[in-house]
Amino acid sequence: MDNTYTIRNIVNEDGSALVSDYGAHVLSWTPKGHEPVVWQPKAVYLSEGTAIRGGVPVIFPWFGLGYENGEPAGKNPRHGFARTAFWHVDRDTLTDRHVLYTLESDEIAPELLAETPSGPDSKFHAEYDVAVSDTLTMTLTVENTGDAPLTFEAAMHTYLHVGDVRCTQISGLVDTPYLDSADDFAPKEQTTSPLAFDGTMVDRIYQSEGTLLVHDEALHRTIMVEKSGSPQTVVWNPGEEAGNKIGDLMEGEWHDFVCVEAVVNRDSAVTIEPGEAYSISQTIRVK
Ligand SMILES: O=P(O)(O)OC[C@H]1O[C@@H](O)[C@H](O)[C@@H](O)[C@@H]1O
Repeated sequence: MDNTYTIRNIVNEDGSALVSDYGAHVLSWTPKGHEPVVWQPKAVYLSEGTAIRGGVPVIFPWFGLGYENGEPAGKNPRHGFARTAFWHVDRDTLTDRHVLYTLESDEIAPELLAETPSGPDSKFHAEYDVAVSDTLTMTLTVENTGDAPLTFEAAMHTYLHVGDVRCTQISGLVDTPYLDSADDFAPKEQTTSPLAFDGTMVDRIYQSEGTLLVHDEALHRTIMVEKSGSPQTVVWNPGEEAGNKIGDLMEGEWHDFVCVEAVVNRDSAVTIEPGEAYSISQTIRVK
């Protein structure tokens, strides 16, 4: 394992991004002529074994604490090992618009690999493709390189920059069922109103494959979030009380972002047969 922290600066006439090889983590993305859209905190801490805050953490092969027998499984590290792994860059793909990362199961410590939902013999080849222009497209593809079925959860845990989350609304979720992670995963349904934020925690797993619009009154813009291969969308903002306790955020930074995450988790975890591959993709743009 290479423990050098390389940050790649991808810049072209349509936009720019910073991407970290540690975690294959998009740290920020700014389409030309706009404020940053993928949010970066005031301080970014790089430390082996610790997930980077902000940007787009890659969640794989389990989400949160994992999920087994109908309940959270207490796995560690939270959100899987991909975001604390050193990914490899395919140098042939590295341009001013694009980078492709790879990660193999045989690079993962056995005790971590053993926590994969399909168990210690899980084998995979993962690719993470990041395309930067006036849109940002991120695609995670996982291939089963073993000889037994591979089961995993995954997400692109995208932190979107907003002027103030309390003046932000998300549309595209009307009548959508969700699990309220902030209320012991109670099943609920979105009303006819757009989702709004009042400074208390919002942490929901929506059963939603659709395109969402994030209306940001403070920055006078709308961010469109499209995706494929993901039957669920997590929306998360920690709110004031929990947000101000997050050690790698400054006081008040909780209201500068909202996470809109393309997810496969819990009962929608993916199972692929030997030789098969599965892709999840998310595209972001300013409308
Ligand atoms: O602090 P972490 O591990 O990056 O997780 C942040 C949040 O990530 C979200 O995806 C989860 O739904 C939340 O429950 C969690 O708090």
